Amino acid sequence: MQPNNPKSPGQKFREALRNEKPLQIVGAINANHALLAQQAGFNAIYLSGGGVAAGSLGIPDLGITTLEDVLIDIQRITNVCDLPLLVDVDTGFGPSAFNVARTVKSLIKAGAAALHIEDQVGAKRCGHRPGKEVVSKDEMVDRLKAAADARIDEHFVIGARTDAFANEGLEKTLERAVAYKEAGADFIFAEAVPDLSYYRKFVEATGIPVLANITEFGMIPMYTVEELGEAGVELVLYPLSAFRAANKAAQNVYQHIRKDGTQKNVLDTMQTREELYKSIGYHAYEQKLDDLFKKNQDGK
Ligand SMILES: C[C@](O)(C(=O)O)[C@H](CC(=O)O)C(=O)O
Ligand SMILES: [Mg+2]
Repeated sequence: MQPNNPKSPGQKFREALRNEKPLQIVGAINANHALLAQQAGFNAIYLSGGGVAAGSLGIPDLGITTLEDVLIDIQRITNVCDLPLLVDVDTGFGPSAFNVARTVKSLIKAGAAALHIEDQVGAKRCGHRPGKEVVSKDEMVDRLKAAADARIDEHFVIGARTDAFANEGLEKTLERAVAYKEAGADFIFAEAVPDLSYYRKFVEATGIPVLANITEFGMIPMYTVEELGEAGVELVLYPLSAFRAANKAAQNVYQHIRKDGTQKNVLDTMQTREELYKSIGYHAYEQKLDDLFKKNQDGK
C-alpha cells in the first residue's frame, strides 16, 4: 500500500463493484494492455490463466503454469497500473490447503485485488472444453476455507468458480455455489452456464455477486452487459478479447511483411509511435529525465 494511496487493491475492487453495475472486467495480457484498458475507461482488469499460459508461455490452458509464472505477470501489471486486478489462479497451484494459502498471500503481496479459484481437478481444462472433471464439493470447500483464512488483507476478494454445470447440471451446481458462499467466497463464477435465466438462479440461491464469463468462441452466447445486468449478474468478464484481437492483428502483420516484402500495406492496422508513447507515458518519463539532469547540472 502506498502512503499517499490508502486504499488496498481489494478495497478498490469492492468499490468498483459497488459503483459500476454490472462491473465490466477486461483481460489484460500484459502491462501494456492494462494501461490501454485503463485509458479506455475500465474500472477493473483481469489476468487470465489461459492468457498466462498461451500469451506468456505459448502453452495450452491445462494446468501447466505455476504460481511463479502468474506472479511475474501480476507484478508487471500492478507495477504500472493501479486498477484493481482480478487474477485467475486455476485450482490454486497445489494439492493442499497450504498451497492455496501460499497462493493467496503471494497474490496479495504482488498487488492483486481479487482471485478466482475453481473446483476442477488439478489437471484442469479450459472451462469451455469437453472432458472437465471436478473435485468433490467438500474438497472445494476446503480450498475456499484455506483461501479465506489466508487473507492478509481482509478486503482481498475471493471468487469461487464452479465448473460443475457440465457434469452435474443446474441443481447440484447451485448446491455447490451455496456451500462455496458459506465457506467464504465473496462471489460466484458460474462457469460455462449457457442460459441467461440460470444466472438469476445463482444470484437467488447464494445472495452474493455472480460473475458471467463472456468469453468468445465458447459456450455462452455473447449477452450484452444490459442483458446480464437484468439477469442479476454483477460481474461481466471478457477474459481474452483483446488478446485474441491482438493475436489476429500480429498474425496479419507477419503474413504481410513476409508476403509483400514491406509493412506498408498494414501500417493503418498499427498503433502509431505517438499512440504508444502516450499510453505508456513516454514523454512524462523523458521530461523527468530532463528535469533531473538539469537539476544535477545546476547543482554542480
Ligand atoms: C476465463 C478462463 O478461465 C481464462 O483463463 O481466461 C478461460 C477463458 C477461455 O478459455 O476462453 C475459461 O473460461 O476457462
Ligand atoms: Mg482460466
